[in-house]
Amino acid sequence: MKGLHLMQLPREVLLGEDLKGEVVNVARRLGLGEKALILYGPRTKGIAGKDVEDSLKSEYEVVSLTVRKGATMEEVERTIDLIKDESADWVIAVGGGSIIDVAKLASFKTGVPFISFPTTASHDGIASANASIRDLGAKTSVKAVPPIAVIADVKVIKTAPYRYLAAGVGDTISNLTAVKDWQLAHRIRGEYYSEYAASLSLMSAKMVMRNADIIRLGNEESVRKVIKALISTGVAMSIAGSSRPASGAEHLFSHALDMLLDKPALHGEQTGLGTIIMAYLHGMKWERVRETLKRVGAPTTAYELGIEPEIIIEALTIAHTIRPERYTILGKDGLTREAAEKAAKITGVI
Ligand SMILES: NC(=O)C1=CN([C@@H]2O[C@H](COP(=O)(O)OP(=O)(O)OC[C@H]3O[C@@H](n4cnc5c(N)ncnc54)[C@H](OP(=O)(O)O)[C@@H]3O)[C@@H](O)[C@H]2O)C=CC1
Ligand SMILES: O=C(CO)COP(=O)(O)O
Ligand SMILES: [Zn+2]
Repeated sequence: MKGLHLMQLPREVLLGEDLKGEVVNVARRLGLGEKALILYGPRTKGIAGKDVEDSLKSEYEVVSLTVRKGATMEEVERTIDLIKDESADWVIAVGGGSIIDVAKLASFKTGVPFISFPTTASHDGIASANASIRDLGAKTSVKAVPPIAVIADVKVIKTAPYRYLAAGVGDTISNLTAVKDWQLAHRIRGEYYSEYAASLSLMSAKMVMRNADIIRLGNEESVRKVIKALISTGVAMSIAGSSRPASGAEHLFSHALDMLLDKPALHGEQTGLGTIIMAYLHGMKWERVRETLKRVGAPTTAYELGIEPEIIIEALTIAHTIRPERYTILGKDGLTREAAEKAAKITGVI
């Protein structure tokens, strides 16, 4: 239909403590069918997955799948096969961003609803409608569906090492440069721009900046602050119909690192550091970005990220080749080696 803009959003978002047993009630309220497929990872099984599974078994038939290979098409296909073979009515993902994305894409491809039960506050895919799956080449997100419900158990999320929470700040602060890139693409390329989605995304970034001193404490209030920002960023992406409000050149840089390295750092750590450099390129107040990341203990240098300076430079020079249709401050030609080195040195990254 001409002019139609479809925004799909979760129907329930629960944020609180001791919510592992609450899944049953959510499923009942939403009228979900009697057979559930639960996805978890080798670690998140013990962190919350098994408890959620046991609790579900009181009312539902439950099949489980341990995702071992992260956000890959192989795992998505394994999940799809199981949904079909077992005639599962719905899916629940208990884990980090990778497991949530596997469930999200499999759910989209099979048309069964899924519930997002995050165990980390390190990425804004918790409530979003797009899934980042490592397939051939770069791992950029594709359209999928949002979770029918998000159940964020603060106590579970707090079990994750503090580093994950700081990464959540990095993924949120990247909204600042992502929106700048979006505005640039709107002006230069006439790309669709949603002021509403952009404002929501910027608000989330500003909230974490304002609350950096609370977040650094790593307590339950800190988790709540970051989770709210991540969920509203996910909603901003759903409103926009793409990851535009939360993914610009700083994400291209992170995707480039993922391509270059077997063991990259956390997604949010990489995007946070990328934001410092892209903010510098945009002529924004990049020092404020660095200051916030420092304050919450997120990496702001190649050394802290555990990545060789040479790889940082290389990632900066190839970032524009990833998803070339997404116009950013890197332009069509990207950064020269000299420009990349200069930007990384001036911002203190290398
Ligand atoms: N779709 C979207 O809109 C977005 C998607 N993303 C994607 O999300 C992913 C990043 O997610 P992230 O959560 O940072 O990383 P991962 O999902 O890759 O998880 C990393 C590791 O953390 C472990 N883990 C999870 N929870 C805990 C916990 N509570 N305590 C200890 N360890 C834990 C996992 O265990 P286990 O081995 O059990 O799985 C896994 O080994 C990337 O793939 C990124 O592309 C990021 C932003 C937006
Ligand atoms: O990580 C994301 C937003 O934070 C998703 O971005 P991509 O679309 O670049 O994968
Ligand atoms: Zn991200």
